[in-house]
Amino acid sequence: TQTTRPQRMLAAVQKNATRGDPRSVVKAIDQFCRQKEWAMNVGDEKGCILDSVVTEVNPATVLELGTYCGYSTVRIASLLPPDAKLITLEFNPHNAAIARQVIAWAGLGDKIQLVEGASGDWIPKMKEKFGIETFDLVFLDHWKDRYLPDTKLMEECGLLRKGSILLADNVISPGTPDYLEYIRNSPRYKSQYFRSHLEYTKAEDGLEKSVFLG
Ligand SMILES: CNc1ncnc2c1ncn2[C@@H]1O[C@H](/C=C/CNC(=O)c2cc(-c3ccc(F)cc3)cc(O)c2O)[C@@H](O)[C@H]1O
Ligand SMILES: [Mg+2]
Repeated sequence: TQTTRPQRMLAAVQKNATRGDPRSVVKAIDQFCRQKEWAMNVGDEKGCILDSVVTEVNPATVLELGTYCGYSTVRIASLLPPDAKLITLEFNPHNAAIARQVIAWAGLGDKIQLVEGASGDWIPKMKEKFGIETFDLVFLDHWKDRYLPDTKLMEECGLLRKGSILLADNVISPGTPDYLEYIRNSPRYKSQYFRSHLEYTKAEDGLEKSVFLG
């Protein structure tokens, strides 16, 4: 029977990456996407920008919206300090199942909590379910028309503190116009655009980094 792209991506990780070595998992996925099949991981070029932001913020608490196969989850978690926690939300059960195996292969299971469910349902439960006060870093990479409503929801739920960083993928391709308009014009954020390319292509894309001012 026919396999899915996430299943083929996981097979490439299990074939080419070393268990317990997150960077080899990242490399194996990037190689798969460049040589075999394109997939919507943040990728190696934007991934370097992501790495530099994670390293700069050195977050104790991270929220990722849209796990997909766990590429950016592994990339972020591999750079976190010892007691840091990364919560990643994924509502597609098949993608979640693949991501769990990618995360396990990387040996990062104790740093990452993958929650199978929708951001809209789980953002309001972060405090009661996970004892999270606020997030130091949020990586937005789920449905592009959900970036803005979920950002407003995080504000309303008090999950952002003065200095919290939002990092949004795909603000050019596919694009998140309503989010960009809001975040760049709101007096509550200071934003910066990091120009790059759509993963594994020459098309323009970039990451928008925004600091919540409280
Ligand atoms: C709405 N709340 C949600 N809560 C939990 N998980 C959610 C979710 N929305 C979506 N998801 C999950 O995130 C993932 C979705 C990601 C959406 N990403 C994109 O559409 C995307 C698309 C492109 C893309 C760019 C150009 C192009 F020609 C074709 C595709 C590039 C990217 O980097 C992307 O991130 C899936 O695994 C989905 O099940
Ligand atoms: Mg993306």
